[in-house]
Amino acid sequence: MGNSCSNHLGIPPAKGPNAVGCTDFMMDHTAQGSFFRLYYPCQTTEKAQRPDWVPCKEYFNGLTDFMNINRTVGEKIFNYLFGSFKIPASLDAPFKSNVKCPVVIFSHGLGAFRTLYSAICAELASQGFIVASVEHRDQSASATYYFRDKTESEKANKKNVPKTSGSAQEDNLVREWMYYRGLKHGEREFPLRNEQVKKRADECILALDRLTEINSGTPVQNVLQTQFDWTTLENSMDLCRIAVMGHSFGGATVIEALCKEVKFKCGVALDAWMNPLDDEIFPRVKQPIFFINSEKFQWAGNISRMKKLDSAVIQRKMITIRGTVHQSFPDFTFLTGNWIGKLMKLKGEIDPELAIDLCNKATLAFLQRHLGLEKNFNQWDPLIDGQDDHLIQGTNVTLLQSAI
Ligand SMILES: CCN(CC)CCN(C[C@]12C[C@](c3ccc(C(F)(F)F)cc3)(C1)C2)C(=O)Cn1c(SCc2ccc(F)cc2)nc(=O)c2c1C=CC2
Repeated sequence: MGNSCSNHLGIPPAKGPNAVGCTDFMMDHTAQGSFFRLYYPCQTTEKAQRPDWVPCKEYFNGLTDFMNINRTVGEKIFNYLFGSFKIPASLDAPFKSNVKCPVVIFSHGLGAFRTLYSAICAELASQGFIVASVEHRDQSASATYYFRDKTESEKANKKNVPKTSGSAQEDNLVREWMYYRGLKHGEREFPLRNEQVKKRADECILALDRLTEINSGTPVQNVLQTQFDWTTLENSMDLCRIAVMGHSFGGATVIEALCKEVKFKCGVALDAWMNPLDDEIFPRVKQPIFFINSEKFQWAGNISRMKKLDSAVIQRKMITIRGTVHQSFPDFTFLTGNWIGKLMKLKGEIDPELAIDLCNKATLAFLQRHLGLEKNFNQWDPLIDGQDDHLIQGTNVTLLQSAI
């Protein structure tokens, strides 16, 4: 590698044997429907475009709201810093796998949205997984959109405009944006976050239901105008091998989703934020869980909640990646120079690509063990027990006696 300034900024390409395709899906068109970005093994095609990392400027608007910075200033900074990044995947490329693929449903963090974890999702797809990164409509995303039916007057005054290339459905539909909802002044956090984590789990389950329909060959109406042929996914998924994964608020969503849906055979929680969860669900979670934590984000109260899930009979594992911060998991960690990244807490001390590589390999080993995959991911089993110079088994956080 050259010196740091010659390092090309960008989301690192996936390392697995498969080329990665990426497309978007929404069904139905309402805020109660399922909306996710799909990453999957694809045919290698030269001509394929790379999908935009941030698909619309409204997402930057939402990010400025989330970060409490002025919209006009913030949108320009984000566009300048991040506006041109592409995802290391081929947009709408034809699906290709000669074996049924295990499935992962991914849940984003507070203030994030479906596209921000592509280094993790694309890596899993390159290793043979079909990954649906859901976009939550619980108002925890910086921004998200859905559609509503056009009113008669809207249809009327649209009549004299030549038909756009859009799909029939989208022409009678108007796009609506839903932005991040912060806590109101004096509002207690738990009731809101607990309601949101339940909706998030339901949206992960709905995404799984949509994938199940697609896998069975049921014709699905994707509201979005994409060039992807969903019939190619018929019989592509191994629906006995399904996991749920998520970052921070998405980590809490993993626990809630495991409790609600036994089709999720195991869960991987990245730097989980346990506050939204009601402890009474913990005894009801029966599946293996892998907690992969950053060194800087965790605190005694949060870790002690995770430890309440410890079990003598169900495998519950925890590792901490040395030198990582909370933002070491989303893609932002790859997209700025070192000093801006450290200043904005987007990077820790560890090289971001090494951190995500350790996270991905430990995840793959855990998924092989608990989904019963016949791959070679067991080569990374030692990482599950923190056996690496850059890993800590369990946590670096000193637990107060009272908190245990
Ligand atoms: C002041 C705002 N205040 C809101 C409650 C706290 C904001 N905050 C710390 C931040 C996110 C930060 C961030 C992002 C992105 C840039 C950018 F410049 F790169 F865009 C910079 C700086 C600002 C680091 C967090 O919320 C941390 N966090 C997150 S961050 C998930 C995320 C969000 C947006 C992204 F673009 C990427 C990733 N997900 C969670 O589920 C939870 C927490 C905390 C508890 C539960």
